[in-house]
Amino acid sequence: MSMVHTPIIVPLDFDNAAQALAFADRVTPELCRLKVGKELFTAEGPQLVEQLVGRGYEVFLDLKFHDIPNTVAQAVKAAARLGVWMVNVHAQGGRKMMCAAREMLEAQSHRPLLIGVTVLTSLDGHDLAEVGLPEPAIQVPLLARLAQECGLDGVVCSAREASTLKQLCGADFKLVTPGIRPAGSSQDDQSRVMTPEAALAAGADYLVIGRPITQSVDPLATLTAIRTSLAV
Ligand SMILES: O=c1ccn([C@@H]2O[C@H](COP(=O)(O)O)[C@@H](O)[C@H]2O)c(=O)[nH]1
Repeated sequence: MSMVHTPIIVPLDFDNAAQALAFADRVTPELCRLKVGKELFTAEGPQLVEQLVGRGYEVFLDLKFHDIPNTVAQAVKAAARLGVWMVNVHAQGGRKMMCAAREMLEAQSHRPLLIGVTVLTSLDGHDLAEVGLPEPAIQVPLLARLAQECGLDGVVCSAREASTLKQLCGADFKLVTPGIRPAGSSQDDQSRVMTPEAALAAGADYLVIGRPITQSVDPLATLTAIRTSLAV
């Protein structure tokens, strides 16, 4: 496995392996980590994940498992066997589910980072109220603390919550932040957004930056410009 220090994770939100591998061929494991989410995994399955790992990439398998404890534990075990660097579960799955996932990973020879999703970055306070949940300022810290108590390595949150969570959970608890938008780029379907520079300054450990890079005319140039702006 490569020794990667970049904080940038690029989601391969494509519907086929050819496009995903073409992107992986244009960048390198030193420039970014790669994320495989529901669209690509459903289309192409575990083989593609293994191919990306085989090319030296640290892969975040972003399937956000949310099910009963046994099912999630078995799912993270299967993810670990693919050699991924990071895997995630929904923190709303609760204490028993998160602890089962963590215990299962402890028994594996390869142990990916285990991350809990707090509140999706597409949701705002109004969206949460509609499903009977408190605003992000309440719900995100609550779920982050629960994830930490269960022994998870960190959480997915918005960079807007990063400084609060660093104070609450400490420097070692990893903050993975989607909803990153360079100044001037479209917000798309994201609600709780921040620029890459502000996100790092707020304490985010990893910046998930998708469409601003993958949909740009020159993805490599855009990725390079973002890295330069961050001095990473
Ligand atoms: O709260 C979350 C959790 C995961 N995501 C994922 O991150 C990327 C963001 O892509 P952009 O194109 O930069 O919006 C995408 O794969 C989501 O599934 C998230 O956005 N928010």
